[in-house]
Amino acid sequence: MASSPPPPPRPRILVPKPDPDAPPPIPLTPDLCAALRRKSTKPDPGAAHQDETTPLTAELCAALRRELEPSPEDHSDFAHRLRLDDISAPLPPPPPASANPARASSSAARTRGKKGTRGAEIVRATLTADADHLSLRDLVRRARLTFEALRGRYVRAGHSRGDMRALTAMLASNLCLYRDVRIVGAVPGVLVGDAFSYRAELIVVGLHSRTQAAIGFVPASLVSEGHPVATSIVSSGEYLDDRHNGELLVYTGSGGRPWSGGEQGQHDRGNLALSYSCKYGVEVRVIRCHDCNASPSGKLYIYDGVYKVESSTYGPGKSGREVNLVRLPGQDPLGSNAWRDAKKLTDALDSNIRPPGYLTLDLSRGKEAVRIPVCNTLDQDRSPLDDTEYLARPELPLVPPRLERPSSLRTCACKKRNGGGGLAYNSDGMLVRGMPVVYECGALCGCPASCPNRVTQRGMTRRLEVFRSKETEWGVRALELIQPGAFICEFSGDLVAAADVDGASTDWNGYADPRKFPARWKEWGDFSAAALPDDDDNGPPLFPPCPEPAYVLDVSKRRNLASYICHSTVPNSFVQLVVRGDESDSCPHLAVFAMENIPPMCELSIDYGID
Ligand SMILES: C[S@@+](CC[C@H](N)C(=O)[O-])C[C@H]1O[C@@H](n2cnc3c(N)ncnc32)[C@H](O)[C@@H]1O
Repeated sequence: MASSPPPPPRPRILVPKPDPDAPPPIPLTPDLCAALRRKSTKPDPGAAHQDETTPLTAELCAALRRELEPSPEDHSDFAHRLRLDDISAPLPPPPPASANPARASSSAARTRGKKGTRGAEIVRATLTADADHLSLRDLVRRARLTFEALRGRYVRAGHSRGDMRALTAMLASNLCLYRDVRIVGAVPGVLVGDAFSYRAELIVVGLHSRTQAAIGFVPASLVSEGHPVATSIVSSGEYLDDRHNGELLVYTGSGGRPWSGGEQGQHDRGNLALSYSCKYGVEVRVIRCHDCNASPSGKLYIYDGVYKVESSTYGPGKSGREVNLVRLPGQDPLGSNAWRDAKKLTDALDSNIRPPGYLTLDLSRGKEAVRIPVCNTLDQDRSPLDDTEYLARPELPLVPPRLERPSSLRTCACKKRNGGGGLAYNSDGMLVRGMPVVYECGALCGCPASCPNRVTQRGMTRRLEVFRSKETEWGVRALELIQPGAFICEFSGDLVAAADVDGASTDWNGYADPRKFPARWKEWGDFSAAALPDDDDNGPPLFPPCPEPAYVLDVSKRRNLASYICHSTVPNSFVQLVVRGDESDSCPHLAVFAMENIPPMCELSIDYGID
C-alpha cells in the first residue's frame, strides 16, 4: 500500500492581539447605540479597519478545505453547500451593478467572501467613526431583510426549513456578511441586544459560523500556534447563571463530535478551541438562546456581547467540562436581561400594579384592544396625558356602496389589486411584501370579519409603551417580541386636505404626511439581491399605480401611539399605505409594520423622511 504524502506545512497566521498604538475603539455605549438606531448620516462605504492580511496560498487552501469538511452536526443543506464550494478557485469577477443597493455597496462586497466560503484573514474590527457604525448597521439590516424575504419565499413554496434554504441561497449569491474574514470580538453593525429567530441568521450577519454546533472557532490551520481558537458561543438559556445576572456565563461545553477519538466533549474541536481562547486571551461572542413562543422557530437568539474566557477546566458535570466566561466591561446592557425585565414589567402591568415612574397604565383609556402604559423616569413632563386627546383611528371617508359590488358577493377584487400576487398577508397575519398600497377586504367585499386580508382593521395587538427619552423627548418601545412583518399600529389624527399643507417641508411640523414617508416598503419582502437558480418569479412585481394621497393627518390636537414613534435612517419599522374595501383610494391608512425582530425594551423607529 502506498504511504500517504507528508502533510503540507502549517500556514502561519497570527491571532490578532490588541495593538497598543492603535487609536482606542469607540465603546458601544447605550447612548451611541441609541444614536445608531436614530441618527441621520450618509452611509460611508469605507468601513471597518482591518488588521492583518494573509494571501490565500495553495497550502492554506488545502488546509482550509480539510477544515471545511462537513461535520455531522451541520444541517445537511449547509453541509452540501460547503461540499460544493471550491475555495481554491480564482475569485469571480465583481457582480454587475444592480439597482439593489445591498448589491451595489462596495462595503458590502468587501465584507463577503467567495461563494459563502470562509476566508483566511483574522480580523479584530476597530471602528473609529459614527459614520462607520451607521453604514455597517445598515448593511446588517439589509442582509437580514434579504434573509427574511428569502425565508418567507421558501416557506410559501412549502419548504419546511425555509431558514436553511435562505442561508444556502445567500451563501450562493455571496450575500452573507464577513465571509472573507474571521472576526474576533464584536461584529461591526451588530448591536448587543439584537434578536434573531434562526441560527442561520447568525451566520448571515457573521456572528456565528456553525448551523448547529454551539461553538464557532477559527481552525488550527489558521492560527500561528497551531491551535483552534473559539470566537462565538450559542448558549441555551439553561447555562445562564442567574446569580451573576448574565455577566458570568458558566458553560459546560458542547457535546459534539470528538475530534481525535476520546471521550465525548473532551476533545470536541469547539471545546478545545474554548480552552485555547482562554490561553491566548481571545474574546468570545455570546449569543444566548431562549425558548420563545412568539418567534416562528420557537427559539430566540439574543446577542449578549463579548466575554473573556476566564477558565476552562474538567470537573463534575454533564460533559465533564466547565468553562467560565466573564462579560467584558463597557458594553450595552445585556439583551437577555432586558427580555427578563420586560416580562417582570408586563406581569406587574397585568396585575394592575403601577411601577414607579409610570404615569398611567393606559394612554388610550380603553380605546385600544391592548393597554399602552406611559413611563417617565427622567423628569416631570406629562404631555402625552395632558396636551392631546387620544384618537385611536382616523375618520377616513368611505366610498358610497357600488351597485355592481353587492355585499352578498363572496369573492372580491382585493386579491387581484394587490399586484395579482395573492393575499397581502400570510396565514400568521404577517405582511408578505411591501407594496405601494395594500388593498384589504372591507365591508363591501362580502367576506367575513375573520378574513385573513383584514389585518390592520383588527387594531393594535402588540404590547408597547410610550417612554420618556433623553434624546427625543418621547418615544415608543416594545414590551414583547414583535416579529418582522407584524402590523404594529396606524397613525391617527384630524384629516386636513393635502393641498393645504406644504408637502416639500422637511420638518415633522405636527403632521403625519403620507407624501413624505420614503418608500421603505420596497425593502420589505424583496429578495431580488439573491440570484436564485430555481426561481421562476424573480422579476420585479407589477403593482397597479396608486393615486396621490388627498389628505394629511394633523396630530397636534388628537393623535394616537404612532405619533410618538421617532425617526431613524436605519429604521426597524416602516409605513405601509393600506386601503380597505369600502374606502377611497386617495385616503389610505398609514399602517406601521415591523421590518425586523424588535425585542422587548427596544425602541421603535420609522424613516419619516425628515431632516
Ligand atoms: C413624530 S414625533 C416623535 C415623537 C416626539 N419625540 C414627541 O416627543 O412627541 C417627531 C418629532 O420627534 C423628534 N424626533 C424624532 N426622531 C428624532 C431623532 N432621531 N432625533 C431627535 N429628535 C427626534 C423631533 O422633534 C421630531 O420633530
